[in-house]
Amino acid sequence: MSAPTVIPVATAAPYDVVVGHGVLDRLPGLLPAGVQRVAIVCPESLEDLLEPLADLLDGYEVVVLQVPDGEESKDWEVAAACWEGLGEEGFTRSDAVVTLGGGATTDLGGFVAATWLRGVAVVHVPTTLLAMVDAAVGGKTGINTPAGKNLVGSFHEPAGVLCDLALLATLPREELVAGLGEVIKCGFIADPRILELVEETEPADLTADSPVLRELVERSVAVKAAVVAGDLKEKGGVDGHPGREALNYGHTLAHAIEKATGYGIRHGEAVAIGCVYVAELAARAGELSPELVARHRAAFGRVGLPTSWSGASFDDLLATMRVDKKSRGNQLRFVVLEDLAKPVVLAGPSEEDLRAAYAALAGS
Ligand SMILES: NC(=O)c1ccc[n+]([C@@H]2O[C@H](COP(=O)([O-])OP(=O)(O)OC[C@H]3O[C@@H](n4cnc5c(N)ncnc54)[C@H](O)[C@@H]3O)[C@@H](O)[C@H]2O)c1
Ligand SMILES: O=C(O)C(=O)C[C@@H](O)[C@H](O)[C@H](O)COP(=O)(O)O
Ligand SMILES: [Zn+2]
Repeated sequence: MSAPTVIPVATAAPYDVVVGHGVLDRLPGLLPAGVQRVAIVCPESLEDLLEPLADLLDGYEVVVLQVPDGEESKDWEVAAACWEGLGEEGFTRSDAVVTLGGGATTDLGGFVAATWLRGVAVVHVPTTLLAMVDAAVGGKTGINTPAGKNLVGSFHEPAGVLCDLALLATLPREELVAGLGEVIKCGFIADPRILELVEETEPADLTADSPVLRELVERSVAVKAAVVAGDLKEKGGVDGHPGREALNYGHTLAHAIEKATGYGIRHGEAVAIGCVYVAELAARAGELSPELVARHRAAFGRVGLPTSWSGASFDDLLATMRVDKKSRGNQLRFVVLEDLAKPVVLAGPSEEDLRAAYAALAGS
């Protein structure tokens, strides 16, 4: 296997994202100097991955904080149970959290690390494609509330991220496909080569050991690293670029769909639907060409992601979208494309355009 790729994230507190096969033994090297105790946040369902990881932490006192699987873990009561566990172990500021799991686990574990003692170090070991290319990188952490997705959280950057592609060997196909939703999103907002790779490759060939999958991971992480290095806290970009909000492409509707379904849809699937929706919106409220709208449907559809949806009333979805973090007062704001890899913010689109785009989404 080839050597690991190291992608630096050049924020004020820089760190590395290490991508490769069989790279788990790099974990101790990513922990800050002086750490004595490590709390591994991990769902019970990934127990088989836990033992080999804990074995690598010889010389540290290791505590395991077991959490529920998936979205169920992004809950304040689960965070409170983790705080309780850290308290019982007397965790100090020289100790660290390691997350082992998908994006739900890195979001929750990152939030626990961000809030315990107002912030202790965290290293993410993502085990899904989605978490490798997106959730583990960039420092957004959070939990859900009854009002919606990720409404409580903070920016807390990791000390390092370890993407061992070998871990994807056990990932169910639907989960890998869901991760491709965020990969393809990166293609549309910033790196069209990603789209070409997806369009050129037989989807079934995108497996854990595929060199193309590795290139897709590296390119997506590079997109995210560049965006967050320029605008970590989503204050806005320069020259009309939305800054970090660009990474939220497709997410305004996606999060509303997730809430409407009681999180019965995978995040990456909802993102695919949300991206088709904003493409339809940009075709009406902006100038996105019909060809680019069609390319959205083709790219997401090619890998098996949904490109149409009509599972809730638009009024319900609209109410949820109003509390999206990009909203300002009563004004909804969406990230749309004015062209390939040219994201812009569309502020206050008309309700007529919003509804027409939803009708187009249902009809496709
Ligand atoms: N913070 C961010 O910037 C950011 C970015 C994107 C997504 N997210 C969040 O990430 C979450 C989605 O992450 P996800 O798609 O990884 O879902 P997930 O964490 O729910 O994991 C999906 C499923 O895969 C299983 N799984 C994980 N790794 C496995 C492995 N190696 N083998 C077998 N099964 C495995 C899990 O147990 C789970 O059942 C959402 O909550 C989303 O909001 C956050
Ligand atoms: O990192 C970001 O910024 C993103 O928007 C990446 C998204 O893929 C991710 O789902 C994120 O959690 C959404 O953030 P939110 O601020 O809308 O909760
Ligand atoms: Zn996302």
